[in-house]
Amino acid sequence: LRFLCHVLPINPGNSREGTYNPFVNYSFTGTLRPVYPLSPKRVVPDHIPRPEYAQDGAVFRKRQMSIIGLTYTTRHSQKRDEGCRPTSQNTDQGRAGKNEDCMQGNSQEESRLPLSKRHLKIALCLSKLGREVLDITAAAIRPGVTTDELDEIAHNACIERNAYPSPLNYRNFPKSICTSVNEVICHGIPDKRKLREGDIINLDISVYYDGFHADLNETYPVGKIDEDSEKLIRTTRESLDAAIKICKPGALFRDIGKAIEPIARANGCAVVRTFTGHGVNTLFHCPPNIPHYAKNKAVGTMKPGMTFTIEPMLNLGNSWSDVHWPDNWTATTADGRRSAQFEDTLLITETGVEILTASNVKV
Ligand SMILES: COc1cccc(Cn2ccc3cc(C(=O)NO)cnc32)c1
Ligand SMILES: [Co+2]
Ligand SMILES: [Co+2]
Ligand SMILES: [Co+2]
Repeated sequence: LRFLCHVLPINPGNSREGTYNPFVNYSFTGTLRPVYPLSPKRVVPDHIPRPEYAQDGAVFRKRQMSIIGLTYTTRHSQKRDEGCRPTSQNTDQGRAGKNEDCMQGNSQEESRLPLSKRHLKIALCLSKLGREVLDITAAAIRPGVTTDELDEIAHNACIERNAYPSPLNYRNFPKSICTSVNEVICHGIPDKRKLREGDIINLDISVYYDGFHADLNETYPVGKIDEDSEKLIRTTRESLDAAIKICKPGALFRDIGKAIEPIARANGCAVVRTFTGHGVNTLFHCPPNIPHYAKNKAVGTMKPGMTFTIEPMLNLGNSWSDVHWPDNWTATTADGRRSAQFEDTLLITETGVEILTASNVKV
């Protein structure tokens, strides 16, 4: 994801100095409106290991060490259980010895860990956990539910699994998941808006457990939706599937967009360019940057042991442009038309690709 170097986000609508509303005089591109005040910041119990930014929000700090040389401090409380469902006594006090930064590094090595058997097991287990949290939260989607209630469900599902919700406090993000409704492309903030019949909503879930992150998202209908929205969701899903199909050792990151864009255009959709897929492992975001549009300049080839996301965002129509709300987080389409996204965390194996965050529900 290419970070826009924002000033720290304004406290949306409920700053300490009374109610400051950053949306005064803002001209929205679509019909969606934020509904404030946001609920109080959610707490993660102390016993749950958390990324370094959980305290002070990841700011743009200098890269402290190469990830290959990363000192990874864990204190094994006891032998890890075989299952994927961690219980509190098995939890490692894992914490990477480096901070997130704005991905200034351009080494392709960053996203490639020598995935030891243990690391691979963590990645597999953690990704299943992330999928569980997404499915549990998605099951609560219906008209009348607020996005803040979905945030609470996801937050609680994370801590019940001894996982930290990666977005919470990441670059000072105020909530535990991103909920992106209708014309919101990504990074929507859960608030008090009730979902309506006919909306579409993307739930973007990222979890941190035992020193690693996993990141996935899906876009869902709220009740009955119109044909254009059905086509948008179907096309976005199809474009991610096509991109995953080309992943294997030696494949070029720059070819991902070649798989995605033709499918988008053939179905009257445009590929968002501002936000990319990214390396994910002990860091929530690290190289490679993976554009979803064709004819891009992405560097690097896929190698066994690399873990990264592909997360295409498609807009209905022919405009790929995005504009940010003055909350400094929410990205919406410039023309107010709807946008959809799907994301998986992938592992390049010796022979191909493993979809770590795959759903086991075959549709
Ligand atoms: C500073 O600039 C920004 C702008 C928006 C958001 C954020 C921080 N952030 C918070 C949640 C989140 C999720 C992803 C993600 O990869 N989803 O697939 C990326 N960034 C995220 C920072
Ligand atoms: Co994203
Ligand atoms: Co995500
Ligand atoms: Co992501």
